[in-house]
Amino acid sequence: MMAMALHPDKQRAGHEELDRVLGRLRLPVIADRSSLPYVDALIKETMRWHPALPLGIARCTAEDDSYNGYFIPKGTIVMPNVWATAFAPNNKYPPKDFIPERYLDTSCPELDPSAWAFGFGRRVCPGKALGENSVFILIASILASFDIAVRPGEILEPDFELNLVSYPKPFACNITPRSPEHGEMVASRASQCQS
Ligand code: HEM
Repeated sequence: MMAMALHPDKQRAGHEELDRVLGRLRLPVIADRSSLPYVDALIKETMRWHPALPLGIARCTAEDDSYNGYFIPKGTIVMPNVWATAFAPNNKYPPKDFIPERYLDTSCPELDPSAWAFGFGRRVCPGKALGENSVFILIASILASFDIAVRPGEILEPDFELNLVSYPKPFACNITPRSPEHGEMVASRASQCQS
């Protein structure tokens, strides 16, 4: 929501792709994901631009180990620096900027956040597939149905909680159906969920 309010041009590109692929009045399903490369890039960029778990989950080595020439004794607390991975220097696309196009540019390959946003090794998130599909359906459905905008006359400054899990502090924005028909589509889907 925050990224879309701050970047109306990226939101517009997402709207255009959704309208072209789905038609103007259909909500997306999981199977649409491979036909929506720009929306997919938007989701990846959202995960990269502000990682939800910037220092992953701390783990402790069960045995002595070594990595890249470093000795790591048994009992060492290891914290994956996900933030540093997300903000790795990039000559073409500044890491701090919200630029979904970085994931569509084959001349400058960017690591897919699904390689690092869900943890690592044997304790990698077991809900990864469910999480990715849920995030896709949520973001694509909201984007297909609504315009998200900074309130007129206001300035939206991104501000995040910085705990184990990092997420935006409460902020105001306008969320309006893209047309009366889009509003009816959402209301109709909501009534199906209640029955
Ligand atoms: C976008 C959504 C999600 C993200 C970004 C995410 C991220 C993570 C991360 C970073 C870890 C730590 C892995 C490690 O220590 O290396 C983790 C662990 C875990 N996640 Fe998720 N997760 C998501 C969704 C889910 C869902 C939907 C479920 C369950 C249905 C789930 C269940 C778990 C469990 C049980 C663990 C602990 C695994 C263990 O310690 O062995 N997660 N997740």
